[in-house]
Amino acid sequence: MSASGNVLIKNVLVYGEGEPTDLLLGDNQILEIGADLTASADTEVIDGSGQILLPGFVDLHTHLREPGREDTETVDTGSAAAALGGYTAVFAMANTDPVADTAVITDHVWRRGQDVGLVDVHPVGAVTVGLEGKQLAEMATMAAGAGRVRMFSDDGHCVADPLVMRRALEYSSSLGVLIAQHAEEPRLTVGSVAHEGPTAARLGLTGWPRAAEESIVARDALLARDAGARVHICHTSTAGSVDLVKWARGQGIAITAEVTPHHLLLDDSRLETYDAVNKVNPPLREASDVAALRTGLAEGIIDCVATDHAPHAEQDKCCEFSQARPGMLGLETALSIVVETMVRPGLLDWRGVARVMSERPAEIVGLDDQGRPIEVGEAANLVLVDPEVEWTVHGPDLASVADNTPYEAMTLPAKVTATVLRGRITARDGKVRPLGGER
Ligand SMILES: NC(=O)N[C@@H](CC(=O)O)C(=O)O
Ligand SMILES: [Zn+2]
Ligand SMILES: [Zn+2]
Repeated sequence: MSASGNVLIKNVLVYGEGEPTDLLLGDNQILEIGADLTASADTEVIDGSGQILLPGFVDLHTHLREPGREDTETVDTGSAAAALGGYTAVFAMANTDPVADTAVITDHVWRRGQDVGLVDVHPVGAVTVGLEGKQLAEMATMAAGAGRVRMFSDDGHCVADPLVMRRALEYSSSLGVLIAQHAEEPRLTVGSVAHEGPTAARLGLTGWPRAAEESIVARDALLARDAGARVHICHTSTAGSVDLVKWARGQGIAITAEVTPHHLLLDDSRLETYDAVNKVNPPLREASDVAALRTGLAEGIIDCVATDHAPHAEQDKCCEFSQARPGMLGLETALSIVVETMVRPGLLDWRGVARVMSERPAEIVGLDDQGRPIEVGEAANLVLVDPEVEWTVHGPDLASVADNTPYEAMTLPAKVTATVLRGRITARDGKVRPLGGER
């Protein structure tokens, strides 16, 4: 059989299952799936032998730093990192400068993403004006704008005042949008820089107790219950939070949760060197938390993986631990960390990777063309993965402006070899193809 299409992927294992097959992709859609498909002259052919095809990844938690800190990341460079990491949609957090608390900013971020054309950059709107936790932002105008904001978060800050959070949940539920909470009771983390436990005590670092996260997870579950609203927990980091999410779901509360790749791999033993590349919010916890997060993700208690990709300038990282900014890069390494922590130990198969990195996040925010089954007629948002290749991380080689990867010099499994957004190749063999031409 032959038909004209833009891209033909040959001999690929769809979801890593069954027999290798071919896929022909047209503008937007998957046109054909079957054996021995042939291409017309202008079709780009990708040899998918030994590779796995998954729906394009969706990141509910990215910091792109535009506007305001373009010295660390821009929509341009962050989109490149996303495409190279296998993402076809990312949600850019609102803690920019100025804060994304009006439609002027959220629409701008959306349009910038579309102009670059590497990944759909969905703006996250702030819950409160200036992320100050006092006055609700105009969520309705942001939701109605070109950026069609569907997720709101004060991430970087907790919506700590319970009355403000209650009103935000009520408002969000009437608008049909999602509130994502950075769960950190600020009164319990004054001056905190590291997980409260034996390591921080020995190193003389001020502790960030698990209860600061867990008390907000429990509180917000109850507030969501009473408001009849949905609530999403950002960067879940403790075993206790996993238990609380499980409990709340059992009560019929509409709560969802994400975990970051770094909380699936790293623990606070990394802090021994006082290298602030390991400083992140919430902090790296203990090995027992890491184990509980992995099990929680495998069992579906934690819905998805979100990167919390947080670029920072060298001067904000290469300084005294207590002074350094929290956060780490994550977009280009996420798949490899998920393979290392979940696939290799047998906790997830490739179907499971599709679920936690694409299908569930798309469902949580209600994207109807992402995280879809790989079938004829569906949007061609896809990622091709080589599961056998290993690669060594080197910060300056990553597409981000900033270099703050905690995985420097680590050799990791699996690599994205191609990413396809609506039938167009956005990344292939480590190079991106933005709309304005290759750079
Ligand atoms: N995760 C972090 O440590 N930092 C994030 C903010 C956040 O996600 O809370 C940042 O914006 O740098
Ligand atoms: Zn946060
Ligand atoms: Zn964040």
